[in-house]
Amino acid sequence: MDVKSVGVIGAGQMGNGIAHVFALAGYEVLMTDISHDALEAALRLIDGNLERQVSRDKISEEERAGAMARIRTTMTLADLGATDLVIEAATERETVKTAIFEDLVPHLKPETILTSNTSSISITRLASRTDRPEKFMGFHFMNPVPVMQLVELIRGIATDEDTYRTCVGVVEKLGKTAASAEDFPAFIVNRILMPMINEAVYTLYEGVGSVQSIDSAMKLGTNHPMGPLELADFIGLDTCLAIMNVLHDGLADTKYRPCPLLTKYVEAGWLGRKTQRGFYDYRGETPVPTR
Ligand SMILES: CC(=O)CC(=O)SCCNC(=O)CCNC(=O)[C@H](O)C(C)(C)COP(=O)(O)OP(=O)(O)OC[C@H]1O[C@@H](n2cnc3c(N)ncnc32)[C@H](O)[C@@H]1OP(=O)(O)O
Ligand SMILES: NC(=O)C1=CN([C@@H]2O[C@H](COP(=O)(O)OP(=O)(O)OC[C@H]3O[C@@H](n4cnc5c(N)ncnc54)[C@H](OP(=O)(O)O)[C@@H]3O)[C@@H](O)[C@H]2O)C=CC1
Repeated sequence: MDVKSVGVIGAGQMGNGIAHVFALAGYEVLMTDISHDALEAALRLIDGNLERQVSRDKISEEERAGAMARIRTTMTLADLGATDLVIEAATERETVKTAIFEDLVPHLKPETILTSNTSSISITRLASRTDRPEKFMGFHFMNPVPVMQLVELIRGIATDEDTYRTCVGVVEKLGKTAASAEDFPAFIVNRILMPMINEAVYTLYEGVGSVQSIDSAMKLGTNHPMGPLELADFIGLDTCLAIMNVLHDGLADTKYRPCPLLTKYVEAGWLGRKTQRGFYDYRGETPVPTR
């Protein structure tokens, strides 16, 4: 199938990055969210990020303007029915995602490929709630989307070869690299990354180190670009907790139990950068550790 237009559901940090890279690669993009403010904020962010790419000579001014002109927004989910490929990037909660698919499916063209950017949830189970499990895939971008090279592609039990091949072609057109993962909880990247982040929170919880010492140790000691707590704030602590719960429930192994301190931060609404407070407080000039 020749994909020309893309629907993006959810205009949060992933949705805006996904719209950005598709528009830059020449696709027509239609983005939706339940919040009008989120859509407006996403357009402003995309514009700013494209501007930054222009200022660093990564793209030309014409490419920036062309990409912005290819992004449209709508508050009506059904409008995405006419697109060739849909990427769902709403909140990491299965009930949210299945409700979206149930509302969207009656409006889709029969040939439309339906995908989810989920970080952890079973693709097979999500697909089974749609009318097209054979045309359903996991299309998992990394954050920040315009910068990170990888897209993890996950086939559900019923995904057909055509759908997979089409998605591989789309990833290539985006200038990114695909890695295929089998459909097991949290796939490859988060199966490995999230237990490390969770362990960093346990290290903090048990008083082995402070926020600063844990992050410095991992940045300077293992050359990670961000410390694990800084990265958790960057991803979103709600998303990190949701992924740990999927690993814990799906693999039924206590080694995946989420740290109670992670749960406490999420219960406080301290979700990281997106709420301006997590393991660091971002409300001032420079981030200040909260522990
Ligand atoms: C949870 C999941 O399901 C899966 C995941 O996503 S897991 C998370 C995966 N992501 C990571 O691990 C990110 C780890 N962090 C990093 O790699 C780096 O800290 C970072 C790339 C985010 C920032 O790097 P940095 O050197 O500190 O910052 P900075 O110099 O501002 O940015 C580096 C480059 O990225 C660009 N950039 C950063 N954010 C950008 C954005 N949102 N849009 C466009 N460009 C951006 C900058 O313009 C800069 O470009 P140049 O190299 O051309 O100058
Ligand atoms: N953060 C990360 O590093 C990564 C996240 N992901 C995955 O991407 C997805 C999105 O994550 P992320 O962007 O970080 O989350 P955010 O919280 O930043 O954004 C989610 C967006 O979805 C919106 N939303 C919620 N319900 C609906 C709905 N029914 N219809 C349309 N939009 C809705 C939210 O609106 P509101 O705020 O009003 O609720 C919000 O704007 C998740 O599945 C996550 O696991 C994948 C890779 C990396």
